[in-house]
Amino acid sequence: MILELDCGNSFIKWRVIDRPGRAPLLGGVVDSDDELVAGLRSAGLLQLVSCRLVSVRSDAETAALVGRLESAFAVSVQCAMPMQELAGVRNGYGDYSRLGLDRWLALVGAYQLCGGACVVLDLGTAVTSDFVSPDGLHLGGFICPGVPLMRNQLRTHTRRIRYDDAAAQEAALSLDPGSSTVEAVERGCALMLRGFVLTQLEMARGYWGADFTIYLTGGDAPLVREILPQACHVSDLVFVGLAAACPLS
Ligand SMILES: Nc1ncnc2c1ncn2[C@@H]1O[C@H](COP(=O)(O)OP(=O)(O)O)[C@@H](O)[C@H]1O
Ligand SMILES: CC(C)(COP(=O)(O)O)[C@@H](O)C(=O)NCCC(=O)O
Ligand SMILES: [K+]
Repeated sequence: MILELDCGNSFIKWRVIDRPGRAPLLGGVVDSDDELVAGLRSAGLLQLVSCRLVSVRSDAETAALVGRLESAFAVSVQCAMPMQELAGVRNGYGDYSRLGLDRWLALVGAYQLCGGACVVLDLGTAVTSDFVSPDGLHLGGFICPGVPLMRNQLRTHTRRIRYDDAAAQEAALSLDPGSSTVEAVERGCALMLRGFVLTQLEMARGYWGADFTIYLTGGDAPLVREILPQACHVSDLVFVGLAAACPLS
């Protein structure tokens, strides 16, 4: 069995496959190394033959997690590394090593799936977009705060924006102008996200007309699914790229 991990800034996404290309046998989302190891132990994952991971965490945090996995499961862990080119895609950053590895693997995965021009929208802690041309050139992308970050910055840096999660959920049911603080903030952040996403769509149309695919991924992808009905929602897009970056020998 093969353990795959995507370590984002908020959560670690994990899954277990028995062979490359097969549907996952198990998977989950956890928010700490401890929870991950406990979850894997309780799932009875004792015969792991290999493990591959991608992390956008610090080198020290990533090394600590690798050490824990290697000692807990007697498995060697392969980590995705920055690359200038992979699976027909060329990294578009001036310094390729600075491009977030989750973004890189998601856009490589997207290009593998569609073999043509694409835009990848990853809605996690940060919201990112990346553009890949029909011949596999990464044109670059954008990074902005995800909705929880936007909301929490307002809560933290103002004195009178205070409300609880239950009120937030209710406020998000409409996008009419807010008539309370919670509605004004929740709907304002939702509209910022929509505006960003629709701008990406316009940009892609400017490059390629109608000839491109939009991929949506990340924990908050459902927030924009309705305004992007044509998008392909691939929650494991990073894992598609991870398989290319870390082939099993
Ligand atoms: N079951 C879930 N577990 C964790 N986060 C979730 C879940 N469902 C939706 N989310 C949302 O997903 C976001 C995190 O997305 P994710 O892609 O895991 O981020 P990152 O890669 O930055 O860790 C959170 O902001 C949260 O709003
Ligand atoms: C942009 C990101 C913070 C997104 O992280 P995530 O929301 O997936 O946790 C991450 O890809 C990152 O740290 N990138 C390095 C900077 C860059 O891509 O230019
Ligand atoms: K992201």
